[in-house]
Amino acid sequence: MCGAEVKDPYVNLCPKCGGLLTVKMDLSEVSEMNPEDLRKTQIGVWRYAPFMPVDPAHKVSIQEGGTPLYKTEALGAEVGVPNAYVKFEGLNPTGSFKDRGMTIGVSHAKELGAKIVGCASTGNTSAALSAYASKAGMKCAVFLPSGKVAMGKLAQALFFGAKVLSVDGNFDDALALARKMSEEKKLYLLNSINPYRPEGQKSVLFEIWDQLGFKMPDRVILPVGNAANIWAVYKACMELKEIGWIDKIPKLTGIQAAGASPVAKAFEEGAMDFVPEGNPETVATAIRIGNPVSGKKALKAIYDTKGYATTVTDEEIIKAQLLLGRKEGVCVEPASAASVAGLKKLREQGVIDKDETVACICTGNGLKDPDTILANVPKPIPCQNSVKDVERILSEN
Ligand SMILES: Cc1ncc(COP(=O)(O)O)c(C=O)c1O
Ligand SMILES: N[C@@H](CCOP(=O)(O)O)C(=O)O
Repeated sequence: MCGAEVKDPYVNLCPKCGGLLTVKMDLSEVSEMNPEDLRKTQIGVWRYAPFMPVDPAHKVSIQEGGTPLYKTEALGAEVGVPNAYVKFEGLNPTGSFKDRGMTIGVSHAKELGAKIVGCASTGNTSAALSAYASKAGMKCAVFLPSGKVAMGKLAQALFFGAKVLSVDGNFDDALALARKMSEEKKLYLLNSINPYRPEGQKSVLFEIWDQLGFKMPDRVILPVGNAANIWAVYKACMELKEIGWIDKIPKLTGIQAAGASPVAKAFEEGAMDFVPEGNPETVATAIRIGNPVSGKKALKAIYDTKGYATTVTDEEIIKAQLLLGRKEGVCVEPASAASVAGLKKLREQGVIDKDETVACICTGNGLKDPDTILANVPKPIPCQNSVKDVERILSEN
């Protein structure tokens, strides 16, 4: 963040320092308001419009945000953190937090008069962009790593009518291709490298604070892949602090899968930047990312808030996913379960205190990846068409 100003909307990196761009919000108007004033509008991303850099006149919305913040008592008892909450982002219109970024990103694209939008994706970003592009009447191209996208997410992009390009390579390769197209101005890129996307994603933190009665939790835990979401949450905290609405900043805690963990490794080494990983691998396909675009910003968010970063294994992820299902009736995708796996691990290690109030952001819906669920639950039980056979089955453990 060297302070240079960039006007060309197709430029996503600073021509002066090469860093990612950030939207500098003018918060003078909102600083005249009270938090209660926000509640005159329905909960959701657009409740926080004064913190968003888009004129609501250009709004492209499918009623994103306003997701539940569950007090997860059974889960909390299991992991030894009684004040554990789950913010269930799987209940967004396309089933993930990406809708928060896309309502702002696509509204901005509309403001600019963009005709073709595009993104690279591990699945959720493409599902969200395809839906919002369809709502906005824009052409959409999504670049997906061939054979590496969960079935539900692939179905969504195809269903919403995007041009789905199956790219030979991993997510990082697909993103490089999408960026090339954007640099040549052949499409308007809506990956989180576009600074308008994290602006919408700030809203998840505003909602947590709002749902806790305008109070901040001690800690927010979230899975980290391309790393923009943790940055967005950090930016939201900083903006609330800037206008004097909060004093306390939650400790931002990023969880990565052990097989795709450049940010967590950098944190363990106390480094300010990360080393990209060539062959990321994890069951949590959404965070199978070796060269996170916002990795450096994520590290800043973690260090500045006295937060933490760690890794969890695929086994821990699947266990946490099942725990949420069996204790709380919440079905999240593997990447989202990483936050709960991280809560459990960090409590066991004593990094998280039992008295902390912790909000785990569970970023996406489990139904997006039914294959992983079916691989980890028992098979249906064959049953004869008789009461006796049902009784036999129910009497078994
Ligand atoms: C379900 C899910 N969780 C977590 C992430 C990680 O978010 P970020 O890339 O902003 O770190 C993603 C996508 O990257 C995702 O799709
Ligand atoms: N998990 C993401 C990866 C793309 O990240 P983004 O931050 O550029 O949206 C996805 O769902 O595709």
